[in-house]
Amino acid sequence: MERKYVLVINPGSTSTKVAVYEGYERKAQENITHETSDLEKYEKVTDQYEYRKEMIVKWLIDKNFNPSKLVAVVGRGGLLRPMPSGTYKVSKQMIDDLVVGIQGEHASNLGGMIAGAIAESENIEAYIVDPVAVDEFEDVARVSGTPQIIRKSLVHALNIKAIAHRVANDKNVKVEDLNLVIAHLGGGISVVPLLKGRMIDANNANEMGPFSPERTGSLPVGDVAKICFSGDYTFAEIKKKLRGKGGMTAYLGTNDAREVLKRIEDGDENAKLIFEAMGYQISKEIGAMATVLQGQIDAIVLTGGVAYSKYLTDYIKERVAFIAPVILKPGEDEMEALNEGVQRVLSGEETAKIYEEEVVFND
Ligand SMILES: Nc1ncnc2c1ncn2[C@@H]1O[C@H](COP(=O)(O)OP(=O)(O)O)[C@@H](O)[C@H]1O
Ligand SMILES: CCCC(=O)OP(=O)(O)O
Repeated sequence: MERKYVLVINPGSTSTKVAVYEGYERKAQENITHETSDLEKYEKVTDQYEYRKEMIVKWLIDKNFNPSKLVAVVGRGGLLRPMPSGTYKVSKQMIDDLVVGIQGEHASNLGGMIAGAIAESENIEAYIVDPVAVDEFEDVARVSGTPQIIRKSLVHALNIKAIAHRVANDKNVKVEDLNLVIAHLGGGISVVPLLKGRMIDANNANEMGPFSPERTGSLPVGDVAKICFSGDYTFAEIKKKLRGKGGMTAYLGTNDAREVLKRIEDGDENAKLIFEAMGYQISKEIGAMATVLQGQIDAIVLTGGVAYSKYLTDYIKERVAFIAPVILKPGEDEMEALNEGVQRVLSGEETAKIYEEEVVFND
């Protein structure tokens, strides 16, 4: 039987996106949503491994894709050790690091784990592409302000790199010919200066930068310390306040920007204030990242689900258009980007990287 399909797996905090590609053509895609009550049963994100894997295999069979026709499986890679960009073979060491969450817990850690398991049962290769842990920081960006804390490159690398390539293609140049500031505006927000294609800084969507639909971003540190020591919250509760229940969700009770836009249309002044405050903070972060590129910027690019909102993109444009032209690339191209990374390897255009050869082990 001819092996021709690539299975693409992208686990998010509330859903798992799956797709099957034949070459560059998408044959099927689904966003399998998970009930909060189902996910809450698991203490750690990686404990959801069997549950999500079974749903993916069932989806594949329901869609009449025989797993024996798969040529490769690719998953969104997670918080691995700091690593160069590229397509990587899933390896034992990589899986060990994903299971322990070497740089933290995140749904994308499940991507490599599940891809590895499905590929192993079919005796084919599994890959990850441009994981969250891609690190192209310049050293100056790592300094936080206290020696105990190092600023980390944890970023929406997959979509940001893919969007940079799309912008370069549109302009008929290579990414290496461009300096861009790209803002990924999703459930979490990454604002990234790309110097000739390299992501030399980033806010870390889980901990710093603008608040987002469900995360607080940067907060006044003194007040955070007081809340932490108030005795009112456990560590787990504080983490939830910062990520998941923070940002727009904390103020308005929803992480759905469309719902907030509807409320604004209906005259809700508080919804307007909070949504505009998010735009205000995004604009400020873009301004900060513009200084990283010393003002030499070909374009500012707004991408991610919230970039569908003209209300928000107009608000941001008014504040940052003096820096460089603003390009809109709403939505995200992660499934496409994962498949493209694997196709480049399958066609021999690129060689898959080996995790153990690219990362530093100091433990
Ligand atoms: N057409 C739209 N207009 C405004 N906001 C949108 C639109 N479509 C999606 N969104 C918002 O985008 C956010 C999710 O972005 P997305 O990039 O899909 O998220 P994630 O980073 O979690 O994958 C949600 O707040 C959602 O309400
Ligand atoms: C830290 C960047 C990666 C990230 O936050 O991804 P999601 O928004 O998909 O959770």
